Amino acid sequence: MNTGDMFGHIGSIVGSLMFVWAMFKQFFPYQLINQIEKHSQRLVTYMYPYIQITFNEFTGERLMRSEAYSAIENYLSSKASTQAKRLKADIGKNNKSLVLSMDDHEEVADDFNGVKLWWASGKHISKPRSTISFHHSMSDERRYYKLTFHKRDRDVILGTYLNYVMEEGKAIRVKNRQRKLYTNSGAHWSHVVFEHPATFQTLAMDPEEKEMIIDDLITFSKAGGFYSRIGRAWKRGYLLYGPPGTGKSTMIAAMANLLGYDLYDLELTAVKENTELRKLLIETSSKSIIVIEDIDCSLDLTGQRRKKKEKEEEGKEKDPGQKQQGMQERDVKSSQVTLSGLLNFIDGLWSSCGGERLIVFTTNYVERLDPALVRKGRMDKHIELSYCGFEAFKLLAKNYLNIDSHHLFGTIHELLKEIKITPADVAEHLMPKSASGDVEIYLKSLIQALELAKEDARKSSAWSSLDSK
Ligand SMILES: Nc1ncnc2c1ncn2[C@@H]1O[C@H](COP(=O)(O)OP(=O)(O)OP(=O)(O)O)[C@@H](O)[C@H]1O
Ligand SMILES: [Mg+2]
Repeated sequence: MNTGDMFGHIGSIVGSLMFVWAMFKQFFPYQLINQIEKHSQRLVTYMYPYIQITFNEFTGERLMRSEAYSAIENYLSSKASTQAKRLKADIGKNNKSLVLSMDDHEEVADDFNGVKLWWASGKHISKPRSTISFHHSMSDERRYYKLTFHKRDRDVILGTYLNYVMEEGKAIRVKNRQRKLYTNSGAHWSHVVFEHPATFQTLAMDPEEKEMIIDDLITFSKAGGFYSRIGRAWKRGYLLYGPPGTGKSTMIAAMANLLGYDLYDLELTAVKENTELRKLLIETSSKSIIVIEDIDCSLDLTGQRRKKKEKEEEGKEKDPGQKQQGMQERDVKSSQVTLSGLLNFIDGLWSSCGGERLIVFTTNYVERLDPALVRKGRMDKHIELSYCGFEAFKLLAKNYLNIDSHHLFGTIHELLKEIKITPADVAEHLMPKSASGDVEIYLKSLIQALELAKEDARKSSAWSSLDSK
């Protein structure tokens, strides 16, 4: 038997003894248990070459569930499901899958770069502090995980292993958690469960650019160490611009799904002043995307919010976009958020609390934005979402009709070179309209729409050349 095995056996025997003790101790008075545990602990420490670390479920006055405990619970869930004999099962926070964890007084072994160690779960039952209610006395159980390893491995365990467990555990929690979509009314966030199905796989755009964006996002999400080393807040700004219906909002949902982040949809026009904006920001959590849609409509881009009167006097010069006009009228009534307030929000002192946050602006009119707002360092990446090209069409056809090719694809390819149509419009034509829908009917309806648009374009250019004569 090698030394590792021998230590392993000692560990298992001690683990089993601890288990038996844990089973029996509930039959003894708790004062006696405390005395026995105190003395046996001294004896074990003297004879036993192992180190033990206990991670309690609650820290402080039982107010806070320990983050370390939850991370370990997540980390151990996969090991527990293969090793432990008694498991606890619960519905995960995403409400979809079962999450397994080891039951009380179970033990699982782990191996880290050849170092063997053991995790045991247990609970202390202390005398109820109050006899007011049955419920209260039930809640006086204190669960913990105990990690046991040989003292020669102390450096590895304390130096690397525990960090690794924390990171892995947190990553599993992010993957399993139920994500939220927050919206603000005034200075308060309220949320619903975020369940948008969009993914980058279903987003129709240039494949190379898509890959670049995915890479950028994943690199960002893993770059916490880098950002702290170079002394920058762990945040990144994206500006998504392009005509309506080209997939800006869809891309934001896909980003949240890719990274497992929460979404904060910030309605800037509902925020009265800069202090409210700061308050909202402080309340956002890390691993989140803060979104301001139609940023050009939310803020006066000269940097000074125009007073209602001035605007009325400015007169009759109407904005081309209805969205723009409606929003401006609304925001002038209620909001005094300034451009500098927003800039502060993005990269001022406040934006460094929390970390790991993306800030995304969308606009239909990129040229209207103040350069200060979108300069690199604030909006690090500018992404144009544009009209539907042939590659994007092929992806939509695959998603909506489940086809990779068709004899009508050639005609569509040619038409898409000349006609600007948004992915949203293409998608509308490909949407199934009956259970037995024929693919050809949908493609023909798209071709018809494209030809109509071509005809319109031809007529209007003929008119404009007549006008100029
Ligand atoms: N690139 C795309 N890939 C897949 N579907 C798309 C794409 N663009 C648009 N769509 C479809 O069209 C609908 C509208 O798209 P979306 O809301 O993302 O557009 P938008 O660019 O945010 O428009 P707006 O500027 O008006 O906010 C979506 O529900 C989606 O199904
Ligand atoms: Mg949108």
